[in-house]
Amino acid sequence: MEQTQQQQTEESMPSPSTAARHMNVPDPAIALPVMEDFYTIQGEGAHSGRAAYFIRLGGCDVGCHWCDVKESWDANAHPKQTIDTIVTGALQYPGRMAVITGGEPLMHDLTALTAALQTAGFRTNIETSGVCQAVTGSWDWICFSPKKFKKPNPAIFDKANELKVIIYNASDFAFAESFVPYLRPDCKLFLQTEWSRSNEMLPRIVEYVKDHPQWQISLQTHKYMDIP
Ligand SMILES: C[S@@+](CC[C@H](N)C(=O)[O-])C[C@H]1O[C@@H](n2cnc3c(N)ncnc32)[C@H](O)[C@@H]1O
Ligand SMILES: Nc1nc2[nH]cc(C(=O)O)c2c(=O)[nH]1
Ligand code: SF4
Ligand SMILES: [Mg+2]
Repeated sequence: MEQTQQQQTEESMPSPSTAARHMNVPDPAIALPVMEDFYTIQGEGAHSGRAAYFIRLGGCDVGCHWCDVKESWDANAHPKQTIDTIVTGALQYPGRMAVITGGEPLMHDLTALTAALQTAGFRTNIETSGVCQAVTGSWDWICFSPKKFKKPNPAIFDKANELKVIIYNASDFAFAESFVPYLRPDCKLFLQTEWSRSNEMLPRIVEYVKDHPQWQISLQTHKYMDIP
């Protein structure tokens, strides 16, 4: 059958996805399950108090019984959004710090999302348990929050900028210390009370930090401020 010149040109042109694969650039059409995204104040850890755009990805199999966002666990419950849509959403606000959280965000390959965010001018921060096949993505700040319920991949140890351990009971102090020898010397060390155990554990954290000043306290300040 005869083809017009326009048809031939269109058919021989690669789709954006094919082009991205061949040129080794991130494909903006890649999609990830997004539970929610919102502009707020980073409530925890080293960047506490700073404006940030949160991107909460669905999917987690770590199973912390005290997790404050269990609705995130089932990745299939959250519609996929393209990276283009996610970045366009983030660009609606003046802040240029993006926090990728979940769920467990490293269940997904975050190479393309972080590349797109950095190209758009964002700093890329992640909240992760470190439970993953591989630490994908290009990160400006990694907050590593290990859990007793599932071992982290040691690949995260020399990449973490911040260790943030949740204190649910007294044995969690030793659990927190067990990671320190494997981390970078400049990794910041935080202890954060599990929210429902604050009355009992916060006074113990205060005493612990006074005795072990290499540690700092992290509070979930957004919960006190009643913001997302
Ligand atoms: C919901 S998790 C998502 C990111 C990743 N799955 C992780 O656990 O690091 C975000 C942060 O909230 C902390 N977190 C979750 N539930 C909490 C609770 N009940 N009290 C205090 N911190 C909590 C986690 O330890 C983690 O540092
Ligand atoms: N404001 C605010 N700060 C946060 N820091 C870590 C959070 C998370 O759920 O990953 C979080 C969150 O959910 N809200
Ligand atoms: S690893 Fe994070 S998201 Fe997963 S259950 Fe634990 S606190 Fe919740
Ligand atoms: Mg939270």
